[in-house]
Amino acid sequence: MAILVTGGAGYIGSHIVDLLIRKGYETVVVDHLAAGHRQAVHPKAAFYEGDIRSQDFLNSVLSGERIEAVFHFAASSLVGESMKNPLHYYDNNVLGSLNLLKALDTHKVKQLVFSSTAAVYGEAKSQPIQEDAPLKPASPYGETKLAIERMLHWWAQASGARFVSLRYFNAAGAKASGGIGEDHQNETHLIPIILQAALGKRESVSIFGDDYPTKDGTCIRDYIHVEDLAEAHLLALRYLEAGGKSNVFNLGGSKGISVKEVIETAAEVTNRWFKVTIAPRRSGDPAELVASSEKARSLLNWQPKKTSIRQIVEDAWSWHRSHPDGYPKS
Ligand SMILES: NC(=O)c1ccc[n+]([C@@H]2O[C@H](COP(=O)([O-])OP(=O)(O)OC[C@H]3O[C@@H](n4cnc5c(N)ncnc54)[C@H](O)[C@@H]3O)[C@@H](O)[C@H]2O)c1
Ligand SMILES: O=c1ccn([C@@H]2O[C@H](COP(=O)(O)OP(=O)(O)O[C@H]3O[C@H](CO)[C@@H](O)[C@H](O)[C@H]3O)[C@@H](O)[C@H]2O)c(=O)[nH]1
Repeated sequence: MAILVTGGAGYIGSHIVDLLIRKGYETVVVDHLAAGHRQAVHPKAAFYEGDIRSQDFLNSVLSGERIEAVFHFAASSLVGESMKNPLHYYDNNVLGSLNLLKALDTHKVKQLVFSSTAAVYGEAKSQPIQEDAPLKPASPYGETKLAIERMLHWWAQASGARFVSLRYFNAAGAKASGGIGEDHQNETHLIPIILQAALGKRESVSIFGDDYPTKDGTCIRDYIHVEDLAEAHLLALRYLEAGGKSNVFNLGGSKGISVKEVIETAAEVTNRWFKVTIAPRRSGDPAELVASSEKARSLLNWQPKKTSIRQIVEDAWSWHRSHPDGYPKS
């Protein structure tokens, strides 16, 4: 039996595939490569290039492979982009997930781990955020992820399937021993943007707003190392394999770091000068998102190891320095 990973050629998915293979799981990746990279997929994984919005594509993959569980990463995932093009987010995320669930029903696959997000909370009233906090997304991206969580709930109830929804906070870093890392076209994420500026590949870093009601006026986020995220996925799979009921978990390092603090850390780690400017706020950005991950710690026995922002930036820096242009273009 194998594990299906949708979006396994992407940043986070490729780290989970790498871990699954190292743990001896047979792994099948589907990805249409619009945002992912063929070179990011572990050579021991079976790879099928295609779009999860195509029922024929999914049926052909699921007919040929014996799948016991799915990690569902394939999605569009940028808050700012979703504010400008909300319908694309409904199309790719909601329609893609609906299509996937239909195919899983046809092929009687009953365990799924979903990549949800802190963006389902919007502007939370208190921090750190627990899983039972009000769900009020501030962007179409967050809305689509919440819609998928609700769809999973009703799907599981009707079909007898079980799922774990993992609400990640800000994924960052790269596999410490190298080979895979973050390479998004038209990068919008803070840490890679800073490191590209440190490499001289960008003129400057813009801070999107320094007038938020936070300690230094810049947005606060909770950065979580991608290798710790990968461990949490493995634990979620084992939880489902052991008969665990459908559940939702936050995954974060539980430390609030401001945009200015990330920039300062990156300047220390890289020991390079880069220009920083203040720009207007980016629409859809909540002021602060910090996780309470107590539930994942106690029910999944998750123990994130690389929780300092310095270590996260160091691992990201070694990837960016060794791959200044990202994955080789073939
Ligand atoms: N990066 C973060 O900080 C973060 C935080 C919370 C949640 N998430 C979620 O984690 C998941 C992975 O994020 P990421 O940063 O690795 O993004 P990514 O863009 O690097 O990876 C997504 C992958 O899915 C593929 N994909 C997208 N739509 C597809 C489709 N219709 N059919 C087939 N493949 C498709 C892309 O080609 C890409 O390889 C996403 O669901 C995202 O919403 C990410
Ligand atoms: O050039 C930049 C880029 C970002 N930021 C700020 O840095 C913070 C982090 O931004 P970014 O790295 O783009 O991440 P988020 O918008 O917080 O979203 C990420 O984290 C979410 C969970 O919190 C996930 O759901 C999303 O998929 C993922 O992109 C935000 O306050 C941004 O306003 C800047 O100031 N300048």
